[in-house]
Amino acid sequence: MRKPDSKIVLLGDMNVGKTSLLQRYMERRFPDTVSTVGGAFYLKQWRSYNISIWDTAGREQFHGLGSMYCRGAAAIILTYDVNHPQSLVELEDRFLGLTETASKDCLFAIVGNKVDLTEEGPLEGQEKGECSPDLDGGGCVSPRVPKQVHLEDAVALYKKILKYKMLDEQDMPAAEKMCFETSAKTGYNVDLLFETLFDLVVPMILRQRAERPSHTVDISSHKPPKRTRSGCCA
Ligand SMILES: Nc1nc2c(ncn2[C@@H]2O[C@H](COP(=O)(O)OP(=O)(O)OP(=O)(O)O)[C@@H](O)[C@H]2O)c(=O)[nH]1
Ligand SMILES: [Mg+2]
Repeated sequence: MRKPDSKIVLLGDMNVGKTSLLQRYMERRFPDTVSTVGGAFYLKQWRSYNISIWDTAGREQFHGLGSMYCRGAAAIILTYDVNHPQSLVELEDRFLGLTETASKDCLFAIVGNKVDLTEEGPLEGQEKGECSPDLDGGGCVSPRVPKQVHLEDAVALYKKILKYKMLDEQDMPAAEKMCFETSAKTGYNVDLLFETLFDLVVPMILRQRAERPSHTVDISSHKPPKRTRSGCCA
């Protein structure tokens, strides 16, 4: 297996839908999930680059592993559930600290998942993505409730993160581009989320390659050392 050119990590509280988002994107379905233990990754080829996407466990007991998974990450997807305000609070309180090990120019996306359960969520048929009753198990119809966390709250968190990381807003993608509302169940905005990040990560790969010292030796310009006679009889 080729070494990945870049790494993206999903972080967020348990049950927000990290595994479901990744499976929706990679496998185009919404299967039943079990709470993640440790972490797992998929390898995605995007143009000629290999990008690893890491799914992590949101359960408190695995918290210590988070910063290990974030090591060297080019982008981090901070995921919350639009119906659970505490899951947004946890991103700042519990997960942001894990991103210290990420790449210095790491990108952040803030993702509010399960928008299909809200009154404001797009109606079926308006959504970009599949909604297959066969694979959902429960069909597409869910009782809809008012949304508990609004996109502006995610935008505010994004701006706060840039400040906390001492990143200049001018140098980073705009909050409106990096805050998403998604549904892993219907597929709404899931491709947009991952593919926006892939497109942003590619220039980072190219930049890293250009900065990396070359290990190749140009043999045409390599002069052998002058031979000097030495030894006891010289
Ligand atoms: N209605 C709805 N349910 C979802 C959505 N995404 C995930 N779920 C459900 O939410 C539950 C948790 O989803 P997971 O993907 O396992 O959550 P997770 O964030 O990976 O959780 P941990 O692995 O414990 O950290 C499952 O029952 C999913 O079917 C969504 O977009 N809409
Ligand atoms: Mg999971």
